[in-house]
Amino acid sequence: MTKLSVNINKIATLRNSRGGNVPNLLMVAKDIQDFGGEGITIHPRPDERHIRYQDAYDLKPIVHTEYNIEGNPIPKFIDLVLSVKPTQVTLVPDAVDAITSNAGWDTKKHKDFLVEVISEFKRNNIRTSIFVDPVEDMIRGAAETGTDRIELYTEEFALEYAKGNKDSVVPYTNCAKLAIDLGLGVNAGHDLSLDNIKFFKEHIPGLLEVSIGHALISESIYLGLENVVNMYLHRLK
Ligand SMILES: CC(=O)[C@@H](O)[C@H](O)COP(=O)(O)O
Ligand SMILES: NCC(=O)COP(=O)(O)O
Repeated sequence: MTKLSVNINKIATLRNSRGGNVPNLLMVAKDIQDFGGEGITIHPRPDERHIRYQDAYDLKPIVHTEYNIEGNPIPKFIDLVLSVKPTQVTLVPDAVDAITSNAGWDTKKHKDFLVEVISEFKRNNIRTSIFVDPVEDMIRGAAETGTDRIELYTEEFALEYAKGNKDSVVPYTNCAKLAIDLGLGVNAGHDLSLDNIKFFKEHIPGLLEVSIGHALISESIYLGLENVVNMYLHRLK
């Protein structure tokens, strides 16, 4: 079974654009779960341009499904996660000024750092996942960090699939198989959408979770949030 974790960064972006509390992030998180969403993902960035650090605390009592916090493990982020204690932390090596996440970890180069932060999160009973490109060497490196899971960075697949290049899923299939052989759980995310999710799911063995935000919220403008959540759940069956 593949869980749908809805990334609500874009709800916070909309809220922050007016400075008030519309839309209400906590209410949206509650409704997404009532509509069948199986998890809530947030990705606080250091400039707090969408999710604020305070949101991570405020969401804790609201999220009764799986709570996933993504981000670059700078000291402020590590402290936040250790204090909120979500179900899962997903480590992403994004630059402070990045518009969005744009690369996975070099799990060989950053092995010592990853081993250290991952062991700290695991000591606190927080499941760990690390964001990686679909490169087999990076998956082997991930297995050496002690992480529970990897999150396959799917932007390249989404771009190529939209152009009709269905073979773009092959490296993801191979990396998922390798990860499973090495004892890692497999998540995926970035630019997944109603158009590409069914095909992706069908080609990734053992896909445990997808986190989807940008497309899902954009699709909801036309189709409504409840419908869209259910359309994803249907495609992920
Ligand atoms: C880790 C990842 O894949 C990103 O999609 C991220 O969670 C989205 O962040 P932004 O909403 O800031 O683009
Ligand atoms: N981890 C990926 C995520 O949370 C959502 O990415 P996107 O759907 O906003 O591209």
